[in-house]
Amino acid sequence: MVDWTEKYRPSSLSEVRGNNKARDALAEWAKSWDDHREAVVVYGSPGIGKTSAAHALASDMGWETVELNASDQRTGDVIERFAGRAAKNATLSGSSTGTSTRQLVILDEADNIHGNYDRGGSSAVTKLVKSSSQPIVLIANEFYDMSRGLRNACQEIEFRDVSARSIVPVLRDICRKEGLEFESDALQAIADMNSGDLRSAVNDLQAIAEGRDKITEEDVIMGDRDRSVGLFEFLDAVLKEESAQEALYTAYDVDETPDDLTKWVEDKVSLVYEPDELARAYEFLANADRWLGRVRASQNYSYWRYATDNLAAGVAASRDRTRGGWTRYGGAPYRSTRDKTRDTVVRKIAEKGGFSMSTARREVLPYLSAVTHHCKPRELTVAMTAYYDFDTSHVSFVTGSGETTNKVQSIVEDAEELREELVEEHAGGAFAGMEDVSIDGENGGETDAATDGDDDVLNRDDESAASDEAEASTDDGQSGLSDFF
Ligand SMILES: Nc1ncnc2c1ncn2[C@@H]1O[C@H](COP(=O)(O)OP(=O)(O)OP(=O)(O)O)[C@@H](O)[C@H]1O
Repeated sequence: MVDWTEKYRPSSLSEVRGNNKARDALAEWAKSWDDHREAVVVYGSPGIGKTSAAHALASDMGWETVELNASDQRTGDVIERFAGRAAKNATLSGSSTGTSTRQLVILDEADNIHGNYDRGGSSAVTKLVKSSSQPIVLIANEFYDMSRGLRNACQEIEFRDVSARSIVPVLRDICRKEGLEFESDALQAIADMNSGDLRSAVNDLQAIAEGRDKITEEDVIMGDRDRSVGLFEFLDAVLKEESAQEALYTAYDVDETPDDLTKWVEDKVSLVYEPDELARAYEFLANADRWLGRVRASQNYSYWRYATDNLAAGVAASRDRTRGGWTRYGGAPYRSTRDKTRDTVVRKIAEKGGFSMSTARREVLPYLSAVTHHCKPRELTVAMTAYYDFDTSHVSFVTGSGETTNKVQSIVEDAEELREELVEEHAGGAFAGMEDVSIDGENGGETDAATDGDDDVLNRDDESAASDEAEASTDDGQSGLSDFF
């Protein structure tokens, strides 16, 4: 299934609809960047084309792009590396100001830099924004959720919700390109239903069009079906049976909040999926979690639909095949104990790797879960357990294996031995250094790595990690998880 929002993402600023003034201001900012050298914040609701506009701008200007998450602590290093590369390119081309050598840095989630482990993150980004040798576009939903220092350091451009009047022609174009007949009222109804959010309008159009040559107003209205679905039926739909699109519809029919649905899917997915599928699914669950975080922070419940997209359609799309049979899903996720365990696990990962809590939770933990699924390979699971000093509940949580099984108990015992061996080996003070070891070529924190179950990231050598400039990997040359083998 090709996602139409990707397929029809604007490739030039002229294709970005409904925000002409903002669009022109952005083009002007880029053209005059050499004169002012300021970063710009592009802010507004989700799904109205902010990120697309930034990419389209780069394409219009002939600039490369690098997209990073502002709340990620390693962002600064990555930007500096890109900046260095750009400067080098400029020297090679004999031009120090040539616009073709620019790299547009797109910093997503600029309004989301907070949390204990991100303390100071905002001032770090502010510093970066002030000193960067490359143009930076910060993307935010809420301008005033950004620190004052950061706001003051940037120019600002507001993107407004896209009016239904501007949404209809986008939908019409897509229908024509897809060879899909339509009633004008159907497109109008979709535009009206999505109040300003062009991305969700395109998503709805694609969902309604599936399996049809023509869409009518009735199809759109009937799309809002009134059917109640039980949780196990929903889990079967997402984890075993239905296409991404159908799973999404089913999710809409369950009488539970996306928060609860995410917990259920997160809790049960490892009972059904193979490691590769699991790695992909966890990435979507991490996205769902991110949207739920935004709902909590902003109380804007319109973000729920993006959580649902991820937890239902995304997780279903992560499957390699459909499955039949009956699965013993067990009871409701034990949130209180599980949450506590998860928090401890995440904290250990964050402390060890020097990540923010959110990076540890969204990116490193899913990756570890995928590579040690059901404690396989065992050696790696022991190494992980030793490295993070996990106990049986932690190992059970990360690997999806039962806490009281002999397997988990013996892994924790072996890990204990491994740690002791290492203490002996490093006797004479070296053990102190182990306290702040980090994973070599810290790819565990990268979304890319998290999806790539085949890549033996934990063993990657420094050189390959360092040469991969598109990744936010940092290597401080210290010992790491691979030392535990
Ligand atoms: N103004 C627009 N013009 C054309 N297409 C748009 C526009 N806004 C959104 N879209 C469609 O929606 C998709 C998502 O848009 P985009 O990611 O740029 O939104 P955003 O405002 O950056 O959202 P978020 O805050 O969630 O990152 C695009 O790929 C495109 O298909």
